[in-house]
Amino acid sequence: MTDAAPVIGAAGELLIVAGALTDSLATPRLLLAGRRTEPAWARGLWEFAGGKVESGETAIAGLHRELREELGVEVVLGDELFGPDVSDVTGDRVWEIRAPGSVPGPGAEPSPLRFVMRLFWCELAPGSPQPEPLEDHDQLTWLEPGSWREGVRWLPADERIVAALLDDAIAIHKRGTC
Ligand SMILES: Nc1nc2c([nH]c(=O)n2[C@H]2C[C@H](O)[C@@H](COP(=O)(O)OP(=O)(O)OP(=O)(O)O)O2)c(=O)[nH]1
Repeated sequence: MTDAAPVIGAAGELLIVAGALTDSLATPRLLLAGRRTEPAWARGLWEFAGGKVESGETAIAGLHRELREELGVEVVLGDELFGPDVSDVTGDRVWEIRAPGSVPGPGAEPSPLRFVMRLFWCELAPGSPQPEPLEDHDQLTWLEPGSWREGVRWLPADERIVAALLDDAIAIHKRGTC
């Protein structure tokens, strides 16, 4: 979160980037989730650390900045978890997290913008500090195997993303043992 303006594409689309921070890109076992402090509709729900890409910034640069600001970490990026939706601006495969005019949760305002997310696997870079809830979260947790989906109450839009991430983690493990 900074004062710079987020990028709103001509199609009225806002891009969010987020990190699926795990203990190991090669054999992911743990998944980091952060508990949001605001806005009111999202308070107490859990999410991937990340945020809005700012004007003049690439998605990757935005992701490194958000993870530094929110968690105080440096990361090595892994693969992107492509979503089933398509960006109206870039044509990238994304995760739609809010359709224009929809409300994400009780008490939330409708937004004329479409919110789409790009999510990347990542692990701590050598020498990085451990994550801390510096901004936007009041608690962090490393979810153990078997508790990625049910271990916390995710933001509504994240539920299908976590399910896909888990499938991907299982596929990564299988590839590693074949
Ligand atoms: N960071 C993040 N945002 C998510 C996730 N799932 C989800 O629906 N969202 C929504 C919540 C917000 O409406 C929006 C992201 O905005 P944000 O508040 O994190 O962005 P930001 O850090 O740049 O902060 P700000 O400019 O709003 O102050 O996307 C997720 O897993 N991570």
